[in-house]
Amino acid sequence: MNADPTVPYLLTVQCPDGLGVQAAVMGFLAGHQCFITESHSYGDPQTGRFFMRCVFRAGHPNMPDIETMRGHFQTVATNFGMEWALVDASRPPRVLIAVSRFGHCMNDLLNRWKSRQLHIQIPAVVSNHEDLRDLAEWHGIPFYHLPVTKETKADQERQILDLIETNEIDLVVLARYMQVLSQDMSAALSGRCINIHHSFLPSFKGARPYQQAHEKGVKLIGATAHYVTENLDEGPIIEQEVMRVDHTHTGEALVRMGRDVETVVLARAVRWHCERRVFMNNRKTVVFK
Ligand SMILES: Nc1nc2c(c(=O)[nH]1)N[C@@H](CN(C=O)c1ccc(C(=O)N[C@@H](CCC(=O)O)C(=O)O)cc1)CN2
Repeated sequence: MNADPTVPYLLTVQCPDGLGVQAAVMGFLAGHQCFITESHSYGDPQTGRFFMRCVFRAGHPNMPDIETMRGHFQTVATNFGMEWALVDASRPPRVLIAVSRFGHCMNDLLNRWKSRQLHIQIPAVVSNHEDLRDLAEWHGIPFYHLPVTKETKADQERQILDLIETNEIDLVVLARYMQVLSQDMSAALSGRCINIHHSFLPSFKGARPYQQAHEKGVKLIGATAHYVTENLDEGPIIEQEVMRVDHTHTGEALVRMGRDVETVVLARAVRWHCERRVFMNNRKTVVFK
């Protein structure tokens, strides 16, 4: 065998916490000639769940290929009731971006992808408006205009799901996509759909958080990236950031200032998800930064 030592692999595990889990994983990797370059683990005393992420490469030319490793690890996984994944980390995850009229978050993701700051592929952009076609096509990304009304929502969501399947999408990013996904759509995308909400959740849910914030007279505004669930703005939070504001700032100023926070928060959440650093832990997340 001639394993390539430059290829990074990722093993992620979650399971009921208990004695010997970490040793079993580390023992497996050592026993298969894996050279660990990064490792994080956490046991949540509240949920009783254990989470682990290991980055490794071939520590010897005889390290088995990934399919063989997966076959062998299944035994360990079964013993501990693990949910797990063992992947070639050099393969860029395939991301579909959904957007409505505001392009700042999409523009930032496209720029980071184009300048190789984000190790992803973007096979498609979908939108319920035409406004951002030029921006997507300027980056060479296919743009799908899928308008939607209450009456056509089921058909439109079917079209989006067909695009996800056809393009073998790993992650859907709602980059200011201003339509509430149905229960069925949210369920179909569970754990693989990230939304950027333009407030510091749980404050100011809904479509107009900046107006709510201005009316309240807050001194901090923020943004929240979270996994999408059927319950609007309630999904497990991945990342948040805040910015100081004061009485001199108009509602329009909050919208303008908030854009910078939204772009940074969403980019971090997409990077961490695509690097398999984020684990769902009931209604919360564990993030190994
Ligand atoms: N199932 C979910 N779908 C979506 C979520 C979510 O958390 N769960 N987040 C939204 C994004 N969002 C806030 O971050 C948001 C978007 C839209 C609305 C809303 O009330 N939309 C109106 C239509 C508004 C319009 O056409 O401009 C509606 O859908 O009736 C609230 C919050 C994305 N989807």
